[in-house]
Amino acid sequence: MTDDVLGPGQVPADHAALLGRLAGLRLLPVVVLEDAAAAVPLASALVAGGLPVAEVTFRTPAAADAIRAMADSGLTDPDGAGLLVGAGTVVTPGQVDDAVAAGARFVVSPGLSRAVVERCAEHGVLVLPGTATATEVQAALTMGLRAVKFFPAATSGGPAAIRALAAPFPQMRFVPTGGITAADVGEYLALPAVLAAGGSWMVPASAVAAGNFAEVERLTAAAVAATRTAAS
Ligand SMILES: O=C(O)C(=O)C[C@H](O)[C@H](O)COP(=O)(O)O
Repeated sequence: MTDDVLGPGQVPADHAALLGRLAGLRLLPVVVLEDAAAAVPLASALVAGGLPVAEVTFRTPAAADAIRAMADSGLTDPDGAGLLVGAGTVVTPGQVDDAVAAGARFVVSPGLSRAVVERCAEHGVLVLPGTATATEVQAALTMGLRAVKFFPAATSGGPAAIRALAAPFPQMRFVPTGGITAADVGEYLALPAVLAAGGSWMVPASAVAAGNFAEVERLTAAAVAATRTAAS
């Protein structure tokens, strides 16, 4: 008998490849869409700004349709790799089913739920559950996970908390999200334990509601530029 959902440290090869792609992108834009009609124009702006990836949150009823539209959009990065579309704010196994059926390649949760992690394992889809404490990171490790979201990052101690958690859990990689800005994302990305940083600052609700995708593209390009500055 084991508690592990995936087997101890068994990260499937396609998950490792996906995590590698996220690590290369460095940023995970968190998207809230009220209307699935905005999905493709928004994704096009992200791609044009240099981020061919989106986490579409199940905070709105439009989420599954928006994921489907993005997954079927044919959008690619400059190397021809398809837009990487995932689902966020997934809190129930039923939402995992809906997200996967719509074409989500990864699932993000605000917290750590065994039921959600198990359903993701059944579908073979990568899951990044939210953790903010040593107990939660340890539980995620026990479930066989090697990457988690760190949420809400800013109010849970920021980069210093991740540095402290990474010491006893060197196998774990973190995707901090929640309260991160263009001004401080570099501090997170400088940590070896940080795979990528998530956030919504490059997709402000006001710009999306106004259909101002040029603004999304501008903010996305600025966010990508900030990661390059952080790396140099
Ligand atoms: O856990 C989920 O699935 C969420 O939807 C939480 C979001 O990732 C954050 O709320 C984004 O944080 P901000 O960048 O501060 O807007």
